[in-house]
Amino acid sequence: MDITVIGTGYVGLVSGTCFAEMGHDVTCVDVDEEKVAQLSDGEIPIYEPDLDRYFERARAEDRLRFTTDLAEGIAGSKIVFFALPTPPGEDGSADLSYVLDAAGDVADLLVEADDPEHRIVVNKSTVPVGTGDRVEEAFADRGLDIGGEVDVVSNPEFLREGSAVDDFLKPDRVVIGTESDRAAETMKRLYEPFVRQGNPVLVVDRRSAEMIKYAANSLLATRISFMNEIANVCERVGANVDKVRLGISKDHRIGPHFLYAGIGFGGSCFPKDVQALARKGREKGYDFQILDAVLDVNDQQRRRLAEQVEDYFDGDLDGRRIAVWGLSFKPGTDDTREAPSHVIIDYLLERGADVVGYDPEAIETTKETFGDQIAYADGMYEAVEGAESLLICTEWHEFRRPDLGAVREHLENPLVLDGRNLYDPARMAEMGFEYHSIGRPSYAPETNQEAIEAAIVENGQP
Ligand SMILES: NC(=O)C1=CN([C@@H]2O[C@H](COP(=O)(O)OP(=O)(O)OC[C@H]3O[C@@H](n4cnc5c(N)ncnc54)[C@H](O)[C@@H]3O)[C@@H](O)[C@H]2O)C=CC1
Ligand SMILES: O=C(O)[C@H]1O[C@H](OP(=O)(O)OP(=O)(O)OC[C@H]2O[C@@H](n3ccc(=O)[nH]c3=O)[C@H](O)[C@@H]2O)[C@H](O)[C@@H](O)[C@@H]1O
Repeated sequence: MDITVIGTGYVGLVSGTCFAEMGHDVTCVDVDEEKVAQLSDGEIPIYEPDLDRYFERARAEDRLRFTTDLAEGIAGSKIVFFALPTPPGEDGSADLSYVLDAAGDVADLLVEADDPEHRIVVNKSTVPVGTGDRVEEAFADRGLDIGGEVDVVSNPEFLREGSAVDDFLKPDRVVIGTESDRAAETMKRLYEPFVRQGNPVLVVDRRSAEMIKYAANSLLATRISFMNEIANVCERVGANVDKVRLGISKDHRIGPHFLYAGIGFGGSCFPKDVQALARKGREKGYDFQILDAVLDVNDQQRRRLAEQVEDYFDGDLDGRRIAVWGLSFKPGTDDTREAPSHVIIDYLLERGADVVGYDPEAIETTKETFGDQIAYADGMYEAVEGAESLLICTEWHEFRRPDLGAVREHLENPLVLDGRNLYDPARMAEMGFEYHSIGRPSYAPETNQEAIEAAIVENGQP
């Protein structure tokens, strides 16, 4: 089948590549000329594990092409996907201009082409309920026959960055929102190879499909904020949130996922989608109180490490060198949109700290935000050299088992604030660190130099 994907970001590029992997002819359209030139040259502009393998194969077999020309992109295409940005507008509601403008442009081209072929226009962007109706209007207003020439379908995407390819190839479920049997059949055929293990393809009405996406993201974000509050109470009552998590996760009604306390959720989606759903509720006269709290808790949690380090130094961060490990909003991606690390860095810079950041993949994307306002280290140990504190913001694998003996020696002051609960607090204290994590007890650091050295020599790791 000939498929067009408009927008080649995290969702568009992964979707296009995976459809090509399943044997379809895919053309990806983007307005960003530099990106299209890069992709046409075989270069992937984002870091996403496994994407290169499928991308290279699809290109070698000429099933994946890139263009900035929308007319060329949609010519002969049976299905046109929108994978366009829907960023938050001033008031928190989703900015639909990218999607609606593209719908108008595609509709104009279809009118011009005057081709009787039936097309399916599929919205993969996360959009508020009712957006599908507005997209449909763009086609109907130009005289196109809805149901005859064009069907507008909602097909929300649930992939996670860092495991996007795997999530796309093996989705828990596929949601198709349409009232058209013909469109539903084509969409089911398209997704058949992705659900061989029996995961469901759910066909629902378009509005429900749009709502499913917001409900899923908002519930996941709620779990995270809830666990962060549990962690904050654990600290005050002397309980350990990691043990609490294990204890509740064994209840099959709760399950083990999305219960990790930390420094709040980031990324391009949870913050914006929770906000957009709360906003939509208000617009319809409904005050979605839980979601307001989810966002408030998250704002507070994302500032936490910065406030802690400020308290430690009695409010004086001026000129202090602070190391930050982990700049992306989660491991496995170079994406720094809404990353907790960036909220923390902003806070530290405002108070005059000298920040040095390290991340295995997200240095370049961080430079786009902070430029030379902070220093960038080539390695994790270089980052801590001479620093008065280490803040851990992302749980990349390489941070899980570092040589803590080396960290201890490099740090000028042994303060480690761990936003991802990577190490054993008791062992860290034994190694002479002043170590604080999220929702777990802290121990006074061992001050006996001999004991510290013995602990370091013993294993170098907690
Ligand atoms: N990033 C993620 O993990 C997920 C994102 N989503 C949703 O998917 C949508 C896209 O998200 P991302 O891929 O992260 O966005 P992105 O910002 O990474 O990519 C969007 C792309 O669209 C291009 N673009 C903008 N206007 C265009 C136009 N008129 N014609 C062609 N291309 C145009 C941009 O140049 C960019 O390459 C959003 O609604 C998001 O909420 C859904 C699931 C997962
Ligand atoms: O709509 C989207 O864009 C996507 O948003 C999330 O995916 P993503 O943001 O890529 O990554 P997640 O793994 O969900 O992590 C989001 C944030 O929550 C944090 N998190 C996650 C899980 C957890 O237990 N605790 C926690 O703090 C992560 O550190 C990260 O900052 C959803 O998981 C996807 O299903 C959805 O498609």
